[in-house]
Amino acid sequence: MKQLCSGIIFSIAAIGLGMPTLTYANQQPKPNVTILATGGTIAGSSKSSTDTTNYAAGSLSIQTLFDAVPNLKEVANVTGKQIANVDSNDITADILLTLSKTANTLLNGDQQGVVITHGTDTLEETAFFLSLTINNKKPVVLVGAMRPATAISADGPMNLFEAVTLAGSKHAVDRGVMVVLNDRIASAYYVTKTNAVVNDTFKAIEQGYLGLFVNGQPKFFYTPAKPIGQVYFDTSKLKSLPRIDIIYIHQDQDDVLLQAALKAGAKGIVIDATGNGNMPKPLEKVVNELSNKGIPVVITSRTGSGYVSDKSYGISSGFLNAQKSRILLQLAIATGANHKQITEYFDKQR
Ligand SMILES: NC(=O)C[C@H](N)C(=O)O
Repeated sequence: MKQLCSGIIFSIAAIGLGMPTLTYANQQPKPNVTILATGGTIAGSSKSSTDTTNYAAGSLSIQTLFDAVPNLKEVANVTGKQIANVDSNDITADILLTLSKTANTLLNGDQQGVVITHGTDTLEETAFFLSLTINNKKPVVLVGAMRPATAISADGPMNLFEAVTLAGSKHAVDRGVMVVLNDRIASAYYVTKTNAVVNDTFKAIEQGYLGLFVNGQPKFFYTPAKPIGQVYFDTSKLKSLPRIDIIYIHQDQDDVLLQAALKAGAKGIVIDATGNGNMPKPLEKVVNELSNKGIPVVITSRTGSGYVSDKSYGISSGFLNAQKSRILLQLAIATGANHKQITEYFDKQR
């Protein structure tokens, strides 16, 4: 279908998951950028323009996001694909695999960059997953918003404009998968959501930002540098990801939840431990028993930052938090790694 809208020509066609594709045709030589839309608050709407917590995430279409930012056509030839339209808490392994495969195909073709619109709650998990599964120097940029599109001073339109600009920028090449929110450019590998409500929520406390936006232009602080321990997994033949559960440690804890997770089919466990990877003594013993049976148990820190060093139990995660360790463990198991190889993947993070 072709139609005219605000002087821009676009077409709508069906794609993979039965969602629409939309293309803004443009006369001038501009970078080709595809936006893969998945929902989130950036596509959220509320009855009240001041309500920033009680709203429906993933309720506006990619078309509505485009219409809110007519300037997009000035910086790129933008194509949009609606991959999903959900709150990011409902992002599934299927959606992750679809995003990875679609982005790889687009970047191996004529697209200079890919933008993924996403809810912020689990954005870092998708961003980390893509940073482990896209082996291409072209930019991949994840973007979201903290205020729904219907709010006064919604942050989504500017965030989207900056994400598309970044994905089409030659300065963004070979910087890994990136996250853009609130004018800041962060590495997907390190960044995490640190605040439940404010706009300035994505931070990498130790590693810092890669750069920021000034007057719509990306300014980078560093020449491209690879994260330590960067590994790649080929998702092209993957159809599913194994169940991995995260267990949160507290005082006086036994192994009931851990055993329940295994009974439910978990192929590995992430233990979000205290301090730099500590837990009650009886649990240490259980972790060692599981390791002897070949079940990987990765130890992270519930403090939210810092480092988990070598322990006499489990596999230490180094700098990776629990949710990112879960993704790495899923990919390692899905691609057939044994206990020794899994340990090596995590050793590389340290
Ligand atoms: N700011 C947001 O996008 C939060 C929303 N619950 C989501 O992750 O989809």
